[in-house]
Amino acid sequence: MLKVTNMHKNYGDLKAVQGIDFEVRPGEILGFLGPNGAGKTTTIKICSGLLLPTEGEVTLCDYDIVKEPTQAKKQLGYVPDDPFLYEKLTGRQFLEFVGEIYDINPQNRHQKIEDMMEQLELTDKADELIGSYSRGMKRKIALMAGIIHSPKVLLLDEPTLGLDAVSAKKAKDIIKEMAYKKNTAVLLTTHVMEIAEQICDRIAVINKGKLVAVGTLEELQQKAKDGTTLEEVFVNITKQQTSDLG
Ligand SMILES: Nc1ncnc2c1ncn2[C@@H]1O[C@H](COP(=O)(O)OP(=O)(O)OP(=O)(O)O)[C@@H](O)[C@H]1O
Repeated sequence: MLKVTNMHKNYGDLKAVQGIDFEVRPGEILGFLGPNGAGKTTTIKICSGLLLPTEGEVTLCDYDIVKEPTQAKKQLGYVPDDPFLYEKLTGRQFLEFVGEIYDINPQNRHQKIEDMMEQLELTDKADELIGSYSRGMKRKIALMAGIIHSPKVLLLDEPTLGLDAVSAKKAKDIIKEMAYKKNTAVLLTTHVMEIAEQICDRIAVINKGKLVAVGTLEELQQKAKDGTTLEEVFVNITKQQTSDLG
């Protein structure tokens, strides 16, 4: 599971994340919602070990991401919003390479790649260079690379960005499978309210670097007092906090 305690991140004078605490339990999908610049990507990058926090602690299955990065990263799958992929490799070669890094035995690796390619409808393009892929196809490869080793903690930054409706549905199914069949703790950021409503067990709302609400959709509806759709709840909660801050 993923545990974040009193996380702060400053970029120079800018306090991008200001003391946030949350947990994602095994088998749970937590959606991270917030306006542009709220601190979502910063938080997810700190959880992945790509950025150091200014203060606070992140543990993945009880391994501290700063003090025990090797152990912590073994538990982790991370799909950034701007994934780095080797464009001179084919999709299949890239996934074989990632699978080898995670020490997955060749038989299982080949099968897993076949299955994922089939599920995300990329089998026809598996042996073409990643450099020739569309943006959506690249994102599918990044998602496959993030889950190939069945991580215990999965971090997804805008997982359906650039995917067509059918592919987005398949990506959501894969994310649900990871949580509900493999017991993975999933943290995802999204701007798409439907995704939060459809697949997240709990939702955390972040605004100006602070967590302003965490709970199920029903709990957030009560907190917002007004509004029934998640979009209305989100607007009300962030508006309330903005006026509280002055
Ligand atoms: N490398 C950086 N250097 C300086 N400031 C940064 C850096 N990265 C992010 N920021 C600032 O930190 C704040 C939080 O940014 P972050 O990318 O975490 O927000 P976000 O919630 O992911 O936004 P979006 O929804 O627009 O992707 C913003 O004000 C942003 O300008």
